[in-house]
Amino acid sequence: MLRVLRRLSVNVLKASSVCNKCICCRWSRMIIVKRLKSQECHERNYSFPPVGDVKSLRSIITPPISKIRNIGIMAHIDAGKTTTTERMLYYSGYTRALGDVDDGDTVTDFMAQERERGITIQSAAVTFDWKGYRINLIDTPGHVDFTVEVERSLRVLDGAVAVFDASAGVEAQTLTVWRQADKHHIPRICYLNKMDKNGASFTYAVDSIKQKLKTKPLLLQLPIGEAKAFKGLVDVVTMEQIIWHPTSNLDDGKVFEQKPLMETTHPELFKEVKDTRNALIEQVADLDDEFAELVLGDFSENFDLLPPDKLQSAVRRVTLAQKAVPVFCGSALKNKGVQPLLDAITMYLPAPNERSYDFLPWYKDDLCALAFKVLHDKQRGPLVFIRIYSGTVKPQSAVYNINKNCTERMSRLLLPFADQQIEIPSLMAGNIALTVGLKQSATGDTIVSSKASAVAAARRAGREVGRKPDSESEVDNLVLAGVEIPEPVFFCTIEPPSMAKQPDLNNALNSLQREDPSLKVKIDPDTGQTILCGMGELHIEIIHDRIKREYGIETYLGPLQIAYRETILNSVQATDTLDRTIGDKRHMVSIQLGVKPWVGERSLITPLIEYTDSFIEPLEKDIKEAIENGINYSYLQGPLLGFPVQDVVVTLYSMTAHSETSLPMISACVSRCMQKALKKASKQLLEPLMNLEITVSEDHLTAVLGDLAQRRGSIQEIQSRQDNKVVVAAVPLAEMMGYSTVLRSLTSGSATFTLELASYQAMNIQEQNVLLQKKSGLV
Ligand SMILES: Nc1nc2c(ncn2[C@@H]2O[C@H](COP(=O)(O)OP(=O)(O)OP(=O)(O)O)[C@@H](O)[C@H]2O)c(=O)[nH]1
Repeated sequence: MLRVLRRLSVNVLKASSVCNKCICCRWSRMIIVKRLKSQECHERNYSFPPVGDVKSLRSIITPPISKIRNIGIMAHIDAGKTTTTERMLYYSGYTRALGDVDDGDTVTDFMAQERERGITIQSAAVTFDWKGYRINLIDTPGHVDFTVEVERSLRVLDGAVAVFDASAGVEAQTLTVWRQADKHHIPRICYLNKMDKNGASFTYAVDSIKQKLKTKPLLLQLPIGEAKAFKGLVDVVTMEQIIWHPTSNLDDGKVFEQKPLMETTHPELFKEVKDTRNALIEQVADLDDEFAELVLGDFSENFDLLPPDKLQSAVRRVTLAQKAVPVFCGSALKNKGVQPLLDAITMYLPAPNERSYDFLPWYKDDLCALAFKVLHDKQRGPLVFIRIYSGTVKPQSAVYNINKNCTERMSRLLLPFADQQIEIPSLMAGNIALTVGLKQSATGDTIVSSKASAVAAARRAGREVGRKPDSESEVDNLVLAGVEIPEPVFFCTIEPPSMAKQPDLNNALNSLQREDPSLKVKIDPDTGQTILCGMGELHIEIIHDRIKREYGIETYLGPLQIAYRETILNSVQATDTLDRTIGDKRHMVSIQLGVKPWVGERSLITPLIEYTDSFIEPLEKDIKEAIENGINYSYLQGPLLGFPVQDVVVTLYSMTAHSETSLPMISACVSRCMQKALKKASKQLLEPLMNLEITVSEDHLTAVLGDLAQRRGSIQEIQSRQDNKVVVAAVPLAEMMGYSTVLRSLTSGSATFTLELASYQAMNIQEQNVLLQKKSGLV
């Protein structure tokens, strides 16, 4: 019973975050407390130090670069990423027992909140070996509030396994992570998990991959049975069947039977596999000329004679070229299909040296690495994860951070195994490492061996594009593309229990912000209160919880509020003059500028700044910077409610300044003039519009649709997914506060939903007025 309740509480929490007040959520919390107690006895089971027949982390092999795989596991929430990772560690010999998400004892979900809630919150890196290959794997979260974790992992990975719930196919967040992988040009393979689940359908899942992800699935396996009847799979390339027989009480899936599929014993399955193989060969031949030539030349009469390794090599080429994605299946929970998936990772996903990076030749064999994640360790200070692209990293060495323009000392070098690490003497290109001692480096920073090596690389880069080999300023061009951080949509005030605790809270928030770039902290200029800005209700709740557990500070959160934006609807001009004498210096500056709405497809988060022809002489760099700082500063706080401004073009008509005027005075005058112009214009509030996807049974559909209509929701599509309906809608975020509770009561807890920012849309005038009055305390 407790197990059922536990699972229920996990599902409730996974659907979205939980409000502070309602009874249902308090009920969930009570269950969690029980659950925590029951977990106190749980031991970590990752092998450190070695126990019995379990491999030691120190025995990790160091193969040549061609046998390294840096991969990520990505999917919609709950598809089974952590369970699959857990099985991989077990089968590769690094854990003694199979961890279970529902029991809160998996290796990669090691944070207390992850274990309690049964969800992944932060990406975790583990390294293990499989048949002579070293696999550096990152398990990423599926919840949309932690999407930046996926983004920064994908930035440094060479390949990815997309995991699907075979009964649900492509779900909302799968689309998001798929697009992220597209952006980073990551070759991937698909794993249809949960083949044992009621409603699991291989054909349905493959169709949804084809239709929703607009990609070409290559069927390299077929399941033997589905749902309760699922017992194994057939390798379409080799025509072998792989069956997991329940062998002992353990039934851990380590032992399986692999033998050729015989037409005599399985005539129907044999025919289906043969047809699938023939279709696969044709499909791959269409995508790969070398393979087409081979097939047409030697095997056109009989595809059966085509050697499996030739087909595998061709599949590998089309996967690396991202022309198609191989599809595999299994059930991680029921211990079926994970070993063939590991084989597929080594066989079809690229080695680091098979990815092309245009910056690599600039460094020759010098160090070039990207910092992609920071963890704060109370004893050791910041731990910085780096991906090494070229050269070798050694502890006790100085490195140069190009973004921060500083040299830092790396005291120790570690290999990450979820929350454990082992010290290593060096690590070469193509790997992922954890460093101790880098105090300035943050997510997205480029790390090289020295300033001199950065200058040398800049010269090589300059020569390549025909620029004159130049000075150190060229070094800026070497900064690797960082990690895109989405803008937060929620915010709330946070207060310490007493003023004396404010410095501790500030320190905690500084450390948390270094770890999590999607968390923004600012000070309200009017009230002086600290404001937390996050990606969603769950994100803010987790941060609140971490401050308490990890830093021992009990804080109070104000009500959650929506992060609106502001824009203007017409063009206006403004002038301003600042004339001040400070000491014996006269600071005098006059500005004339105009603002107008931006009309373009993509939103302008930063202002587009234009200079008219009156600026005949190019402005000095520092004066230009001072002007732009002033404009950017006023862009942060709009004239209506102080929310950031977007979609505005700024035109500078003139600027005159006394020779003694300081740069901050120029910025201050520009900023004041901008504020005047924005105030003068007709103003518009923009609100976050969310993509909402609800999976609900037919019985509860009407109730859910009726409720959505009252939330200003517009239904875009109602799809059928096995026995359920999937409602796709767009709804203003303001209408979605506490939605998990409402949906739970409408559907007796049977529906789930995901919410993701779509865009900012203009509020209609009545709603804008109501909001303005509410904020000014008039209603
Ligand atoms: N029936 C079935 N359930 C599975 C399977 N794999 C995982 N599950 C269950 O699905 C739930 C989610 O599993 P996780 O491994 O946490 O999924 P996840 O994708 O890592 O979840 P997030 O990281 O929180 O997005 C758990 O209850 C698992 O026990 C499977 O193969 N079959």
